[in-house]
Amino acid sequence: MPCKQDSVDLKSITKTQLRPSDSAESFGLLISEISAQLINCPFEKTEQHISQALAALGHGDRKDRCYVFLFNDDYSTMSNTHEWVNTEISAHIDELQDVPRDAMPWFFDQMLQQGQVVVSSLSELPPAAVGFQEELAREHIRSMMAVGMFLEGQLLGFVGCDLVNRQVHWSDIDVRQMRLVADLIANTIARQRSEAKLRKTEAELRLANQRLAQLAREDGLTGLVNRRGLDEALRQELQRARRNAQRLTVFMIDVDHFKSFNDVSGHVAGDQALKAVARVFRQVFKRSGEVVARYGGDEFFVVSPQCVPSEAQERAKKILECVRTLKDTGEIERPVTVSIGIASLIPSTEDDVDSLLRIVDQAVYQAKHHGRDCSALITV
Ligand SMILES: Nc1nc2c(ncn2[C@@H]2O[C@H](COP(=O)(O)OP(=O)(O)OP(=O)(O)O)[C@@H](O)[C@H]2O)c(=O)[nH]1
Repeated sequence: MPCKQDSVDLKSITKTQLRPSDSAESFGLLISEISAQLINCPFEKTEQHISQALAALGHGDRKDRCYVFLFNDDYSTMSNTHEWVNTEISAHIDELQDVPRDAMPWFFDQMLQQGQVVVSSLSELPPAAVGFQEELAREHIRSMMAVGMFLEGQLLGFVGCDLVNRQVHWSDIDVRQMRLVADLIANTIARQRSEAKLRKTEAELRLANQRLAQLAREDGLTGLVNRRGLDEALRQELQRARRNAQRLTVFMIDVDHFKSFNDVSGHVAGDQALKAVARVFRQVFKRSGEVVARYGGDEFFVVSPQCVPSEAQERAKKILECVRTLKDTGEIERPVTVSIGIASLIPSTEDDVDSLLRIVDQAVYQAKHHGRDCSALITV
């Protein structure tokens, strides 16, 4: 392909008239080599294999430059995606990106209408191709051929070659042979595209599944882990604590007199209050491994591995303080308080999720009994 920004020192290249391919037999061998490069090449190596196939075409069929171009979706530009150049021939790939149609109108029209551009001699080009002819001449390209790559009838781009400072009369066989190479490369690109599409769909599905799994564990109102997620977390953390003989601390937090909050302020304001207290819990319990969950209604749980009792009480105090100030910060319309039960234990083989929940429920009951807006700790 001609390039508008380059010129080559071609003194060393002999100006002989060459037939690029010697025989059908040698081309047969060449095609086997190219097919071997392309058929079943792994997705990750497609680009490399197309380049190697062009190199095989260039060497085997004695070209000076072989290339692949792809059109954009509306055929307004084309880009050189792969290029092989012979020794002492300059590469053009970097300059031939997003080449607009109006830079090479005759070439674009010819390719879109005929599916190929075959130039054995510059003198045979029609007057309409004058710009194209000048570019070829400037690059010392005396013969060139570009053959369309079609997929299900749609033109993707083309495979082509240049002869620099030498000329050949392309025969029908030459064009057919180039078409074979174009078909092989087109099929490889199609395979790569459908594999890329498949991988993209797979990645989207994986993400959607992750999101679904996440949603199945998420409380719709507060965004905290829901009861199902809490059950899983409790089971896992209990097992881990038992295995490693480590402490496990569980907080149960219940909003005080929430029924009357709802009755006075309405359900919507009640929802706002639940969201606001959930935000407080999330801010206080954000160590790695801690799970903050809404069990249901106005009941929340926090699973906190390795939190020692004194620390647990400090953190409960912080929760109580922050919830008390929610009205002052304007996050809720009436003051609320919470009661906190804390169960902290190094679990034995007898302890299971139910017994743990019983202990923490007992602790909340104690906090409510002590007048609410306070915490109670049970250690085992
Ligand atoms: N706004 C709102 N209210 C809820 C939601 N889920 C449960 N509730 C209400 O939460 C209230 C819980 O009240 P109770 O369990 O009777 O306890 P309480 O009034 O908080 O009293 P104590 O726990 O004894 O302090 C009930 O009135 C439920 O209708 C919710 O998603 N949004």
